[in-house]
Amino acid sequence: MARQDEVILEMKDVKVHFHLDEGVLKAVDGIDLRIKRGKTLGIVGESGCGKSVTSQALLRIVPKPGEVEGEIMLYRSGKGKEEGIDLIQLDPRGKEVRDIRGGEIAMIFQEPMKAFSPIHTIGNQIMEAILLHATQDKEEAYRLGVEILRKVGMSNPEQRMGEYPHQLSGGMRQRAMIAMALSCNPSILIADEPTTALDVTVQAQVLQLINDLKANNETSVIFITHDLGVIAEMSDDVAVMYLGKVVEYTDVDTLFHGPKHPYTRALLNSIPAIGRETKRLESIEGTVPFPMNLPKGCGFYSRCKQAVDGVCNIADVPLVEAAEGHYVRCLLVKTESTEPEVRA
Ligand SMILES: Nc1ncnc2c1ncn2[C@@H]1O[C@H](COP(=O)(O)OP(=O)(O)OP(=O)(O)O)[C@@H](O)[C@H]1O
Repeated sequence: MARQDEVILEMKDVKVHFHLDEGVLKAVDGIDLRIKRGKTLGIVGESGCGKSVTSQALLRIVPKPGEVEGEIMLYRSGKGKEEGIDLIQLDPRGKEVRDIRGGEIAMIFQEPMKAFSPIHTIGNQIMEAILLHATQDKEEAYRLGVEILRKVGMSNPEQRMGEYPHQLSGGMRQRAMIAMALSCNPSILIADEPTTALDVTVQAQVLQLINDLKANNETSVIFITHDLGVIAEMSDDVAVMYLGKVVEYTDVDTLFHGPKHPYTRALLNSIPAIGRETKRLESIEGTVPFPMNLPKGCGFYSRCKQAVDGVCNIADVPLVEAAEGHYVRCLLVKTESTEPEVRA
């Protein structure tokens, strides 16, 4: 992880807890992440590990009874770190958050129909976003709308402006949603499983489109997926999540070639890799525990083949910089600078 990279968003010890009748559900339980200008942070993990709730926290759209704690610092372009604002301190329904959401930070979802209203044309919806964030002038908004549809590779953009979401194919709808997200030139784009519902060819086109936009506009991308292949293709840095916590965080090459956390290693062993010596694929035994009333210690303890009784299940495990820019949450991992607390 290059130290000179400009950090534009930083999450510090962010927690999202849902206070339910049955107890406290710790969907996100103290994560620290950094988003760099023009780079993609991939967030990967099994279903239920808190990926989507993390992005909801960033946009301040966590539904009730969720409560968000910690710090989410947004650093405005060209300004020093000191001039950042903490999104958690803002009123989630206030003007400032609404301006940031869909303006500086935009989101694309797995299912584009969620992002569009079925009763308004694509053009009206894109123009509405532009009028809200970029210009007051309707003609200008129309022109920008057509331009952005062209940019995301829509054929006949003028015609598309007058069409309704259901008239577009799945891939075109995805492009239209990306166009809407990009219409205000966001500095951060959150993509939550944006291609899962698409067939492979269209999936490749949409991923390429996101990469082109990132390269051309210096947009930072937070790419959320459970698919390690997509992570490898899209990310500069990767955060591996397990049970509401980041368990490993480093650059993509280090993650794939020198993973340290037993969970990351198990995830990598469970996918077929082209060019890797064929060895038996292993699935991770057991299931992710439900994030409520959890026992003390490492969240992966119950499924970890290396776990040591009396060590890993005693106290909560901190995220430690095991090597420069390589953060791991495991007591059995040796750090380069200090002696390990325990050897595996
Ligand atoms: N509105 C809510 N109320 C209560 N619990 C919730 C709510 N939203 C999410 N959760 C819980 O928070 C945990 C994390 O959910 P989240 O959707 O972030 O997981 P995920 O990693 O994105 O999973 P997937 O890959 O299946 O989308 C889960 O246990 C989920 O049941």
